[in-house]
Amino acid sequence: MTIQRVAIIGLGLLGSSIARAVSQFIPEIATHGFDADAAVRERAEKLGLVGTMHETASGAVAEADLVILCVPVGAMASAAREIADALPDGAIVSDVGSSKQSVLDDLSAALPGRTIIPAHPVAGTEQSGPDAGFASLFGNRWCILTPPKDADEAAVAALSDFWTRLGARIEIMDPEHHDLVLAVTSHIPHLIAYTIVGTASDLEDVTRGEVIKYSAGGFRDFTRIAASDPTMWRDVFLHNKTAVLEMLGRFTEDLTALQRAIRSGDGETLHELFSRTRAIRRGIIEEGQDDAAPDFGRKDHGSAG
Ligand SMILES: NC(=O)c1ccc[n+]([C@@H]2O[C@H](COP(=O)([O-])OP(=O)(O)OC[C@H]3O[C@@H](n4cnc5c(N)ncnc54)[C@H](O)[C@@H]3O)[C@@H](O)[C@H]2O)c1
Ligand SMILES: O=C(O)C(=O)C[C@]1(C(=O)O)C=C[C@@H](O)C=C1
Repeated sequence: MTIQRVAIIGLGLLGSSIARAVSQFIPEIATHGFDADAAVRERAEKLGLVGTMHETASGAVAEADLVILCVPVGAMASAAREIADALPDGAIVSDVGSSKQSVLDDLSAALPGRTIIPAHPVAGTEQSGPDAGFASLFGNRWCILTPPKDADEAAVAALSDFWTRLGARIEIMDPEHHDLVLAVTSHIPHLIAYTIVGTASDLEDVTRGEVIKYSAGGFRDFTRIAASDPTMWRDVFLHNKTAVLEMLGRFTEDLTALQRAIRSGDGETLHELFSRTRAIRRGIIEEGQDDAAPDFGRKDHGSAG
């Protein structure tokens, strides 16, 4: 099947990046857009993000062969219900949500009998909104598809082709496995960043000014991550609860072991762990997954500005 018209629901960082990437890399595909926030619709119109802006979600999807829901994971169910009656037969419904099992469950409940293929482009920044997006966001990044077991193979192939043309590398995964992997590689790192920045700002003897003044190194990197969108991340933790709590249990045990090593002066344990983690970082760079790797001229969002 050939995708000719894509409807993008939600025109923030992810939705506006898809819109920009489609017009740059696959201009033959017509773009239709909608956002629940009137101010975002107005801004998207000014930026010329999509070929046609709509005042309703049902208007945006009415002629689409691919619909991509680019809303927080807690809003997937209501966004899906809004398009249910207007969705053309055979249209693929996908999304970009950061957790996948809850999205598959929500979309399947709201859109019974429809072609649902959830997806997660593992690419983003700490920014949000229609001005924050850019066409090269997905270049050389993974896009993980989590189709249901009985998914239409032609639809999976069409969606894979769409993301490949935006520059992404495709991986197919079971949604439960996705949620476990991303809990470790993305969700818990965000939780740690939110915690450490919150802890530092709560310390009575460290003024806010000092936190900013002395945050030149590692802490500065944490402040970038901790500046990420509160609504998006609240929803991720509430919708990937099981995997996050499981991984958080493992993490807490490891943290306690390190605490013990520091207290007892066990330098060998500390050195062994730090050597192992250094090798992992080097492996990531060799794999070409680091921000320094060439990737469609991606904007540098690697450090706090
Ligand atoms: N930010 C990232 O780094 C990143 C990366 C990959 C995936 N994601 C996922 O992408 C999705 C969107 O995130 P974002 O960073 O683009 O957020 P964003 O805040 O920049 O944009 C979300 C947009 O959705 C709109 N919206 C909310 N509910 C809606 C509804 N029912 N109908 C229509 N529009 C609605 C909001 O008005 C907003 O403009 C989330 O599910 C997030 O988990 C984010
Ligand atoms: O680089 C960042 O700022 C991100 O947080 C991007 C990031 C990630 O954790 O890697 C955040 C959430 C997404 O679902 C995918 C990508």
